[in-house]
This record gives sequence, C-alpha cells and structure tokens, in this order.
Amino acid sequence: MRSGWHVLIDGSDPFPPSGRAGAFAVGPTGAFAFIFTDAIPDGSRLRQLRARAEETFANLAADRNRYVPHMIELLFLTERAPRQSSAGEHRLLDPATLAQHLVGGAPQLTRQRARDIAFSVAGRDSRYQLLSSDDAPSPEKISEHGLFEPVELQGDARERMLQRPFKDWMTFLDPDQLDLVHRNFRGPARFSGPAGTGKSVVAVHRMARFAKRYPGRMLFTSFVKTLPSYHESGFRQLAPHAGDRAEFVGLHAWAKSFLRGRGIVIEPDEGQIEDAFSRAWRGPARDYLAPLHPSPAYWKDEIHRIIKGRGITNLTTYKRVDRAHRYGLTLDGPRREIVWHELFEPYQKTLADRGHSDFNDLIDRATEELRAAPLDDPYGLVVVDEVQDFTYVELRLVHQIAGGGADAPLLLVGDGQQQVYPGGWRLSDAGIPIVGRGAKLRTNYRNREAVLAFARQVNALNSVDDLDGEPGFGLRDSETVLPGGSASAETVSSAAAADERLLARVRECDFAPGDIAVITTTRNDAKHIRQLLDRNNFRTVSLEHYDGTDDTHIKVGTVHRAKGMDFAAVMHIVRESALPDDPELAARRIMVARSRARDYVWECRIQS
Ligand SMILES: Nc1ncnc2c1ncn2[C@@H]1O[C@H](COP(=O)(O)OP(=O)(O)OP(=O)(O)O)[C@@H](O)[C@H]1O
Repeated sequence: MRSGWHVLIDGSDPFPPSGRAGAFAVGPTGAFAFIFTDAIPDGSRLRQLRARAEETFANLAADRNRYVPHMIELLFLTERAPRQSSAGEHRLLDPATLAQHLVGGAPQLTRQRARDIAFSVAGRDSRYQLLSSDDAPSPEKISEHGLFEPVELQGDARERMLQRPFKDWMTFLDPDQLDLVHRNFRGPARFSGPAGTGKSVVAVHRMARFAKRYPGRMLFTSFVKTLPSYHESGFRQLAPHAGDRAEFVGLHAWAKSFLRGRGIVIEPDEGQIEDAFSRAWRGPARDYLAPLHPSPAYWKDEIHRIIKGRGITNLTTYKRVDRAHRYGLTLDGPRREIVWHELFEPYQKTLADRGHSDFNDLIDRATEELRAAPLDDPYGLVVVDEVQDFTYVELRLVHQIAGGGADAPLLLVGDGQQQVYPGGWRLSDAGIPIVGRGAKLRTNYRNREAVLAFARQVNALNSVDDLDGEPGFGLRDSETVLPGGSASAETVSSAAAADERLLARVRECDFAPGDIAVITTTRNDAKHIRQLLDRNNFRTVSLEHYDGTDDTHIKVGTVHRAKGMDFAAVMHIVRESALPDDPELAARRIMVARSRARDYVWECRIQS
C-alpha cells in the first residue's frame, strides 16, 4: 500500500454491504468512502449513503477540534467505469482510475492526522478491519475521546498544527463551529461573534455541506466587492465539484447583473453621484447645514445611509425616523426639513435630470423587480458576510433574493463591533424574522496573543446587534488559541516621518512582502503609500483588487477594504485628523485594522 494511506474494510457478510460504504481510505488527500455499485444512485439514496459515511467519522476529536464529516468524499467503484460517467460531483471509478483520483487531490491531512483518524475509527468500531501502510499503531497515540490526548497538543504541538502549509480549518473545526455548520434553521439565521472567531469559515463550510447534500444554487455576497472572491477559494477547496451552483459576488454586481437579465440597465457612476451631491451642497444647504456639522461627508452619509439607505421616500417618515448612532447631532423637525428640501431633493433632481441613478436606486430597483417576479431558479442558501455594514434597503434586498418569506434560507454573518460605515439602523428594524435563530462564536483563531491583547485595548461598542437578548460578547471577552505574536505602536508628528518609519519596518521585519498589509485611514493615504513603496522597489497590490490569491505583493488599502480578511503582518498608518469625529466609529475602525493581523501588528499614528 502507498505510504501514508490506511484502508478500513467493512468485515460484515455479505460484502459489499448495502446502503453504506464497503470501505474507507484515509490518506494525505483526505478521507474517502468507497461504495461498490454499478451506477451512481439517485438523490435520496445518495443522501442516505453520505449520512451513513459521515456518521462513521463523526466526533473524531483532535485537542479542542473535531473532524468535519462532510469532508469525506464518496467514491463509486465499479469493475470497469465508463470513461465519462458522472452525476454532478460524483464519478464512477474503477481500479485503474481510482489510484490516480486518490493521490491526485490537494493535500488535506498530515500523515499523522490521517493515521490517527484511521486508527481511531478502527479502534471504536469493530466492524472495520484496518489495513495500514504504517507499522502497528502505537496505542498511546489513540485517545478514548479522540485522536490525541489533550495534553499532547498543548504548546508546541498546537503551534505546529496551526502553521501547517494547508489549512487546518478545512478538516477540523472547534465543536461550537461544527455545531453551527450542522444546525438546522427554518428561516433566516444570524451568526455573530467578535473578530477572528471563524464566522466566515463556518459560513463557507455550511455552503460546502449544502453543496454535497442538496441540489440547488447558493450565493455568498457582501457589501465589499472583493470579499466574496476572497472567500471563494476556500469554498472551492471544500467543495471542488460545486461548480457554478455557488456564486461569490458583491451585492451591487449581483443586482446589476440580475437587472440586466430582466432587460433593465442601471450603472451607477461614482463621478456623477459625487457631482450631484456637490451641486446640492453648494446651494443653500451648505449655509444651513455646515454650521451644524462642517463635514460634507457627514451629510452625504445622511442621504446615502439614513434617507435612501433606509428607503425613506417622504419627509413625514424622515421626520419620524430614529437616527440612532449618528454621532453628535440630533436633528429636530425644522432641521430635517432643511436637509430634505435643500440637500436631498436637489441631489435627487440633479441625478434624475441627468438620467443617472445611485447605488441605493440600484438596490431598490432590484428589490422591486424581485417582488414583482421572484427568481425562476431560487437559491437554496444565501450567505451575507459583514452584514453590520449593510443598509436597511440592502438587507431587504438580500432577504428578497433568498425568497423574502419567514422561511427564507438566509444566513446573516457579521459583528456589530466591526461596523466601519456609519450606522443609523438596528437589525431589528429590518423586519427579517431572526429571533431564536441567532448564534455566537467566541474563540479567536486569527490573532496571536499579543495581537489580540492590542486589539482588545480599543473600546469598540456594538450598536447593531439588538436581537440576541443577552449581554454583548465582544473582542475583549474572546480568548485566543495562538500564543506569542508582536504588537507595538508609536506616534509621529508628520506624514513624512510615518513614511520613513514604515519603510524601516517593512525592511526590518521578518515577513515576506506577500504576508504584509499596510492599512491606511484614507484612500489618498493608500495611494500615497503604494507610490512610496513602489519607488522603493517593493511590489504592491491595492486591496481594492485583492481577492486573496496574490501572495507576493504588499497589500495596501483602507480599513474598509481590509475588513473580513487576514494577514500575517499588519502595518497600520493612522492619520488622526482623518478619523471620523464619531469616537465610536473611529474606535471600531482602529479595532478592525488591528484585528486583521495574525502574528504582527505595528500601528503608527500621525498626530493631528
Ligand atoms: N477551527 C479553526 N482552526 C484553525 N483556524 C481557524 C479555525 N476557524 C477559523 N480559523 C482561521 O481564523 C481566521 C479567522 O476566521 P474568519 O475569517 O472565518 O473569522 P471571522 O469571525 O469571519 O472574522 P472577522 O469578523 O474578523 O471577519 C481565518 O484565518 C481562519 O482560517
């Protein structure tokens, strides 16, 4: 037998048994169930075979983690397979094609893990005879509760486990995470939890499990356009055969393409939107509103995130709406009238006169269109990541994409503590029935101890979540499983000094350029830093285009583009004068940037 492989054969008579796998193989490319058959079975029998195979591998523990049973691949074996026989992800194989299939896959398990899984299954289920390429098992390696004795994986061993070249979370999850992968929800559900607790990992595992069990399409979407592509590569490794049943696309791109399919073309143009706002602002609006708040950006957000973001279409509703968490300003009735008549209406008029639409118009139109005629081929699962930064109308759209009802297969994933755009609504406002289907993750898997301690120093409040009915659980309360790490901060008095310090850090640190992200406060700063690094012969890529696949360039971008992602080393240039004047929002942005780092974070503040 090829080295590193183990085969478990069902010893029952007659062989092969019916309704379950006759044998399993476990090796470096994963765990496989062999089903001896002449043809690939149909849907319900396939599901039954999968469920039986997964049961055999359920609850295999390694330290605090559990093997993820849906990672078992079902292989259908026949004496001689037709050359092109497949049903979706399943293929008929014969002895000639089997070996190639087994050894040709991507690595998933270390030799030790593969061995321990096989021995553990054989040890607890006497039905299986074990044929192993290794010597006889060393009994002390097998624990009654799992694959390893808990003490074995403390310290160094756990450290090694987390530094493996392939991703451990593909095959092992912690029990809380696995529970959320398996839990059944009838209707929209909500996963929350502080940064780095594996919310997105759990979401892509749920999609992979769905892909392996059920027919039907899946959608993974988010507000930030690059984030879906960033998570797509992880999903493709978990469910390589899902093909175009799984879409990973930003919400605006989804809406545009959906409308185009219905013969409606809406292409919001950022330049035109900006110009319409500037014109409105240059009128009497500025005279009235600048004394209340000097920043045009504040008023832009009032239009995009409060008025249009909440789908408000008349002044009476605007006057009544709770503008929760719009820092520093309560707007009474007469002031709201000014906002409405002097800013909002002129903005709308300019856009309309020029025949343009903004992003909220796009979202509204897609929602209307879906209400009028739902999708011909509905999604079986819709995952929304970083939901805390969605507006109310965007939430309404994703609910509608998932069918819009109380049983919509919608999964909202996010963390209110990480909201980096101004709020103005709470989850309960959106009217999506989630109560009772919320779950929280608590253990941080991303940040090493020193990095987490540094991120925790920020007092970032959570103003989005009001559904769980329990005291908030934030980054401060989460615990890390990764020891060590490095975190430091310094303050400089000019941008030039920050540039100098950054170059020194990039040169001195032990990280390859591809492992480093430079996070900035503004887009202009990101542009400037890229030019600086390029001039100094470092190759860079903008986070605006980063999809998680590039590993040679230094990534540079604002915190808005970095959220949801992680990097071995983060260098954060904070321009204090450009932070939002809302201290809560400012704190959340700092916290999000710090918590992107796994091993190393350095923060350089440019004093106002
Ligand atoms: N069980 C696990 N074992 C090992 N690594 C894990 C595990 N769960 C998650 N991770 C890793 O931890 C990091 C954070 O995971 P993920 O991005 O899913 O967290 P998140 O809760 O969505 O974070 P954020 O809210 O900050 O975006 C990723 O690098 C992921 O691969």
